[in-house]
Amino acid sequence: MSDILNKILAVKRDEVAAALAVKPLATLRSEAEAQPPARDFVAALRQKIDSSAAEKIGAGGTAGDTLKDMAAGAIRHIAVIAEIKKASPSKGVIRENFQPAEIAADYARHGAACLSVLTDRSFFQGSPDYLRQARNACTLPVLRKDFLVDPYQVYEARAMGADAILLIVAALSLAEMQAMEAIAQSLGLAVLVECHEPAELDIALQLKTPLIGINNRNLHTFEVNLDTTLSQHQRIPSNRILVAESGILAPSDVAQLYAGGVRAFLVGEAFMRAPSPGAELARLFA
Ligand SMILES: O=P(O)(O)OC[C@@H](O)[C@@H](O)c1c[nH]c2ccccc12
Repeated sequence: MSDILNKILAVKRDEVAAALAVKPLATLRSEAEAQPPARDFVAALRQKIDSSAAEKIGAGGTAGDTLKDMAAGAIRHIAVIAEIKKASPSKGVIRENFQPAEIAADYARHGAACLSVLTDRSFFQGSPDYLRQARNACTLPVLRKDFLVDPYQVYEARAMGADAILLIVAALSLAEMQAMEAIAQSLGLAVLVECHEPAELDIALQLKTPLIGINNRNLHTFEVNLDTTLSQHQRIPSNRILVAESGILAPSDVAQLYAGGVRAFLVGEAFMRAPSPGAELARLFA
């Protein structure tokens, strides 16, 4: 099988070279630094995971509301990062009627903790404009979902309004990730570091970020297996947040991962194929 990840990374390097020729790093950096402050991605996740009856009352809810919520099963210690993705290299076009602002508002109404928006054009039919539209339509923190190969793209992420970036261990050296993490930190961006196999997790844990993603999809072959998360999750220290990524399609998948201790989930395709992505979020995590 041709290695899709390497193909994508080669295109990304070309994109960075082309972008640099149009906009020098210093200009981009000023744009990034001129943005209003980022929304707190990590806090948004923690708030959902830690939500409890007591905290809810403390936050201004009433005991009656809280009991009602509990009875309805609405108080669960789960944080969902809801993805906005038109297409993928493995599935082709996933959603024809693609309105990022509407989808973002729908996700927010149905309790998403954060958003993830694909900004890659060549393989996922994404766009920085989609990220801006989604973020303007709600108050949720937004992850720029793309393949970062160069510090330039970290500034680019903040300049387009992103609140978090993804660093993929399979795509970068530890030194590269540490450099990009430091820039992200200086800009107020959260970092989700994504790994797939145990050796990659060892590397991911050397970063400072609390957000450790385990991708159930192998980016070299596209094979998906939820055991990828379940078999590694006990290796994540309790001060980190494990995010289970990809291939979560049915309530039984959520139940299995939740029973295994997973509290944060990144879901795209299952939501994108539904008429109301937000309603599907509520259904999948009910
Ligand atoms: O659509 P899914 O199977 O629910 O997966 C979402 C997300 O995990 C997936 O889009 C993803 C995970 N890591 C990535 C890296 C790049 C692009 C996309 C991804």
